[in-house]
Amino acid sequence: MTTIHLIVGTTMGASEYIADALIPYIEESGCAYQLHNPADLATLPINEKQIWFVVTSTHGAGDYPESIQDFAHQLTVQRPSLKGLRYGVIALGDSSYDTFCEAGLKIDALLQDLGGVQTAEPLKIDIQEYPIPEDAAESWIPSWLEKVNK
Ligand SMILES: Cc1cc2nc3c(=O)[nH]c(=O)nc-3n(C[C@H](O)[C@H](O)[C@H](O)COP(=O)(O)O)c2cc1C
Repeated sequence: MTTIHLIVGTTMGASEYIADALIPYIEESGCAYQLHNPADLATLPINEKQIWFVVTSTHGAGDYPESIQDFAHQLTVQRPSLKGLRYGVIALGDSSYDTFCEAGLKIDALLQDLGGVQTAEPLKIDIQEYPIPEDAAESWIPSWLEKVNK
């Protein structure tokens, strides 16, 4: 069975709500899930039965939010080979910033650079457009799950 590892990057909790909202969809699709908040590279398996799914906001000026900073640092320093590992990204942000969704885009580029297989372009959710960002995630996730479960 495929396990989807929900890796949360949040400072104020919104990305965690999004990750929580995805869980019933994952369960219904027949996949297992594990929530990592905060994520630690040492506890994340890397093989073809796993999918890493990052849900992260952006803080500072295009920076990672608190709960994912250590994980991003571990990836950057340890540079594990993610060859064959599938991953997806939901990037939460506010389009009034020049650095809209930059943390999500940064981790997408990093996972790809380490050999990860991108399952879809990152879903960018703008809180200006979606005051309840889970709504955008819940509309998107069924087609993504269908694609990765094929
Ligand atoms: C101090 C601060 C800085 C922010 N910087 C950015 C940014 O650079 N780019 C962006 O897209 N959104 C930025 N945001 C918007 C957050 O990503 C947005 O509020 C998000 O919903 C927070 O999610 P969280 O509760 O999971 O941390 C910023 C928000 C705050 C409070």
